[in-house]
Amino acid sequence: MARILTLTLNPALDLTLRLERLEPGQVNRSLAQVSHAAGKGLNVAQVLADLGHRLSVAGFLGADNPEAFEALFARRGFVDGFVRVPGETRSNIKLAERDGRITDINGPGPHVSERAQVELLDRLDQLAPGHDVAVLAGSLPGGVDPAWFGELLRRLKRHGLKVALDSSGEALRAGLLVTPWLVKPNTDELAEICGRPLEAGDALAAEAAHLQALGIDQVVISQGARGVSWFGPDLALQALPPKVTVVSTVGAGDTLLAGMVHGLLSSWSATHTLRHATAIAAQAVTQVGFGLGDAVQLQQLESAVQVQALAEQQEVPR
Ligand SMILES: Nc1ncnc2c1ncn2[C@@H]1O[C@H](COP(=O)(O)OP(=O)(O)OP(=O)(O)O)[C@@H](O)[C@H]1O
Ligand SMILES: O=P(O)(O)OC[C@@]1(O)O[C@H](CO)[C@@H](O)[C@@H]1O
Repeated sequence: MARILTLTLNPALDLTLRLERLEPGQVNRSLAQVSHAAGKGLNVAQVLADLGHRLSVAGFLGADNPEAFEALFARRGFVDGFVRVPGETRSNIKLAERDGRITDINGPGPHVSERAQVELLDRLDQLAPGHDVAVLAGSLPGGVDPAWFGELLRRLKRHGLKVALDSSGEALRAGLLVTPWLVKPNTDELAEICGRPLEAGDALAAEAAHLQALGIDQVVISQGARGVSWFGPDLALQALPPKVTVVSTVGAGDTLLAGMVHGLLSSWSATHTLRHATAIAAQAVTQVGFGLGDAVQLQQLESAVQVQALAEQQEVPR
C-alpha cells in the first residue's frame, strides 16, 4: 500500500443526465440523473483507494458548495488538503445517450487568487513529504497560470515524490517541461501539444520516444475504445480492451491512470500492469461514477484484454 497525493486544481460536480438521444435545440427529457463530486484527480483517488492505497487530496474548492466533496472525503477517508476559495466549484454536465455517445459541457471553475495559490504551495510543503506519488490531473481554473503549475510540479519533485500528470493544452505543455515520472495524454491531447495528427502507430511511438528523451519514464497514451499504448524504459506495449456496453466514458482515462500507477507501484510485470489497468478502464465505461465495480466482471474483462508488443520505437527529429 502506498501513500498517494492527488491534485485536482479544478474539481467539478459532475451532473450526468442519461438520455435516449440528444436533440440539440429541442426540449430533451432525461431518463435519469446522478451527481458526483468529481474532477480528474479526485476520480483517480477513488480508484486508487479501491486498489488499497492511502490517499490525500488537494487543490482548490469553492467555499460556497463544498458539501458533496467533504462528504466524499469523509466517506473515503481522504486527507483533505484543499484550499477553499470564494465562489462555487463548477458543475460539469455529462449528457450520456443510449448509444454510448457522451457530450461533456465543462465549466471554467472559480477564479483562484494569487493568495490562494501561495496557500496551496505552503500547504503542500507540509502535506507532500511522506507520500510516494503525486498525481496531478485535470484543467487549470481561472487565475492559475501554466508557469505556476510547472512550479507546483517542480516542488513536488523536490519533495521526492514521483509525479504522474494528466492534463491538456498549456498546462500539459508546462508540466512536460518539468519531466514528470509518468504522463497519460489521450491521442488528441498529445496531438495538440506536438502540433500534428498522431493517427499512425509510428507517429505515436516517435512522439513517445521524444518525451522519453526529455526524461519522462512512463508514457501512457490512451485511445478510447482502441485501447492504450504504453512506452516505458525498454518496453512498448499495446493493449486492446474487449468490447463492452458503454454507459459513460467519463472517468475512463482517470481509471486507466490509477491502474497504471497501481501496477507500477506494486512492481507487477508490465503485461499484468497494462492488462489490469485496461480492464478496470473498460469496466469504468460500463458504469456512471468512479471506483472499481463487480470483481467477477473485472476478472472476465481482464482475461479478455489483448496485450502485444509494439514495433520498435523511432527517433523523432526536432
Ligand atoms: N468504449 C470503450 N471500451 C473499452 N474501453 C474503453 C472504452 N473507452 C475508453 N476505454 C478505456 O479507457 C481508456 C481511457 O479512455 P480515453 O482514451 O477516452 O481517456 P480520456 O480521453 O483521458 O478520458 P477522460 O478524460 O474522459 O477520463 C482507454 O485507453 C481504454 O482503455
Ligand atoms: O475540465 P477538465 O478538468 O479537463 O476535466 C474535468 C472532467 O471532465 O474530467 C473528469 C473525467 O475525466 C470529470 O469528472 C470532470 O468533469
